Amino acid sequence: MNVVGDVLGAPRGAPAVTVEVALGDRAYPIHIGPGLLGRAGELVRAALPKAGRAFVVSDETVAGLYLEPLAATLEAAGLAWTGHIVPAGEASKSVGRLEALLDAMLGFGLERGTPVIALGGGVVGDLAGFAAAVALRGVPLVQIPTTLLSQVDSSVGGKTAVNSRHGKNLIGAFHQPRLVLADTDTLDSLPPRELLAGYAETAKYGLIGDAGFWDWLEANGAALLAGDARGRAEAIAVSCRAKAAVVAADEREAGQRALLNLGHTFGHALEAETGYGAALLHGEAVAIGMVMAFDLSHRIGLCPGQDVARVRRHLEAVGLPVRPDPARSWDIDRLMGHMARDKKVEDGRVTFVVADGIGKAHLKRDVPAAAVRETLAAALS
Ligand SMILES: NC(=O)c1ccc[n+]([C@@H]2O[C@H](COP(=O)([O-])OP(=O)(O)OC[C@H]3O[C@@H](n4cnc5c(N)ncnc54)[C@H](O)[C@@H]3O)[C@@H](O)[C@H]2O)c1
Ligand SMILES: O=C(O)C(=O)C[C@@H](O)[C@H](O)[C@H](O)COP(=O)(O)O
Ligand SMILES: [Zn+2]
Repeated sequence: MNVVGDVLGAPRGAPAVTVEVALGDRAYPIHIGPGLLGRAGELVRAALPKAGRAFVVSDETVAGLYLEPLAATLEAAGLAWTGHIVPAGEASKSVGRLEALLDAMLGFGLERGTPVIALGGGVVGDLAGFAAAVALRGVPLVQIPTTLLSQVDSSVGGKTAVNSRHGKNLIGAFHQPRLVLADTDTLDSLPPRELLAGYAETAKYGLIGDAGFWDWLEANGAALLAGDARGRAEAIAVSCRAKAAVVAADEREAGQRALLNLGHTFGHALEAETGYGAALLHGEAVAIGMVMAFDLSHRIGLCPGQDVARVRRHLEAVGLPVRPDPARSWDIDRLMGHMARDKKVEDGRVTFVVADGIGKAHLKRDVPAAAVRETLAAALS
């Protein structure tokens, strides 16, 4: 298991753990730990010594909680700043919001060296990240993730995007941050449902390639969700190490990075059907999608049934949904239609992330459509 001794062994209130994303001259640190928001100004200055100003993007909820402390530390470090606030929620990952954001950035007089600081969850990170990728053909990006999901996943690796009516994240760019600050204290204000959604993406790393981490989550996940700060820092560090290694090896998803998409082909189809809203959060869709991916793997003779049961049991036990809401009406043809627009489609065929068991995920082309339909039908029955 990849669990980090430096978190486990450290005394309470220990300083941040740093995980490096090894991308040569674009390498960057992910600092993880309590109290980091209060050090943001100093750390942004250290990462971007020439910056004199910063453009902060946040959402209404997060800005109400954390914009003031961020502003104070930026000002103390001599950084002038302005803010742009979007409504909370997935609907802000839209071309309309992007246009308004770019307009505000250019109106601010953004220069090539002016960092965009994304303060919030994955929605703010993806939207602000994409704006940073295209404004002036690219300005520096700093991610200050405030949800579990964004601390374990979306703030790392450089995928940025907005949604299109044709599908999820279809308009975007790869644009790596220069610095990630995951202040674990910010998770204390996160609603339990959002914490759980982030737990799904955390559990993903165990299912993909680290059976020991999955075992650890089975033993410690409930405590982590209930508020165990050390457990959270532990899980975030393990997740970031796993993601950093994948991204360093395959930054632009030529191959193995697609493993990070475990459960997403199903999950994105469910999100599209529910209109990218509060009815189904991204992490919830991923939880259901991972159970479906394991079930599919079993149906095509790869994964033992007991591993499928184990995945379903643990995700359900912590409180995540493991099947699409039976109160809604779902249409298998429509779901198959969404899946056909997945970014992993090649020559009209979807490459699926499947698994030989827990911690043994791999990519598979030519999965029979009948098995995919059977998986959907079983989940919807
Ligand atoms: N780029 C990537 O690699 C990547 C990876 C995974 C997910 N994503 C994307 O991330 C998005 C989901 O991100 P998310 O789950 O963080 O959702 P989110 O950004 O919508 O945040 C969830 C909710 O929590 C609120 N919130 C955020 N931080 C808070 C805090 N500390 N205290 C109280 N409330 C807080 C937000 O206002 C929002 O209402 C999806 O669009 C998904 O596609 C991207
Ligand atoms: O970083 C990656 O690579 C991922 O696939 C992480 C996913 O959790 C994330 O939801 C990502 O935005 C999905 O990307 P997409 O290319 O399938 O839109
Ligand atoms: Zn995801």
